[in-house]
Amino acid sequence: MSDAVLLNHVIDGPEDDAEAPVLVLSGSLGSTLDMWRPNIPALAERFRVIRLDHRGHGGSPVPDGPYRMPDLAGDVLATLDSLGVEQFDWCGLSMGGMVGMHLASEHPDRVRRLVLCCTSAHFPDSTAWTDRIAAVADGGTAPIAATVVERWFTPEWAAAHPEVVEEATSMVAETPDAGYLASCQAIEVWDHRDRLPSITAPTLVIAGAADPSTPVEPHARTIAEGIPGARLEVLPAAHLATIECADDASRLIVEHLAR
Ligand SMILES: O=C(O)CCC(=O)CC(=O)O
Repeated sequence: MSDAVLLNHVIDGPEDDAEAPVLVLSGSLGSTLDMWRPNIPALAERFRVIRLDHRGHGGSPVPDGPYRMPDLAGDVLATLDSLGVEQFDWCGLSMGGMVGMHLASEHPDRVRRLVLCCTSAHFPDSTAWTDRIAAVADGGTAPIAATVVERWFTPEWAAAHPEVVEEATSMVAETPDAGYLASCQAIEVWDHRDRLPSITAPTLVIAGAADPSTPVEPHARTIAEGIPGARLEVLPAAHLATIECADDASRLIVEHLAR
């Protein structure tokens, strides 16, 4: 495990966690904390929302890789400790969901409730990651950005929202090459299937019916069946379901966390 770094973050909603519970938002590989912008109005009404850039992403430091999921989780805890936050709800998408699963199983005293969006406990085809790592080592994130974003939104939604697609493509292309590559190495070896039964935080799993990156079968189903009492909701979206179905995703998140 490498040393923890303090993460770039933005806080929305009430300033004081005595006024509202803390909800931490954590995004996908190649994203920044801006990916949560469509959800902030609904979430910040009820929660003190802390959104983070993971190491190697956005405005956070880029330590040398390879990274492992416990490294990313250690950064989160160090950052929340520096803010005086002890307990929190977690909503993470894809890589952010993986960090959330790790936190919930290994630090159950810190995580109150969990929302896991479009994520996976394990990718059976590690060659896809080996190939992506080789492509980024070769040419950086810019040449792969458009192909990555094709998996983020359904074609119909993308055609109707070209400005979102353009912004998302820039977000991936501007992710530091070394940070993206080292994060792929964390996902390449990620296998949390055996730890799912130990998660005690009440969990909502949100999946995209048209997600080519983490399809419902087997990814969301494995998580929902592995975590005791977890509930699965499927939205008509691709990988970034929290953007494509922002209103429904925000509603599901609020309903689950407010229970
Ligand atoms: O989105 C993530 O955090 C990991 C899965 C992934 O890389 C999605 C994709 O680019 O296909």
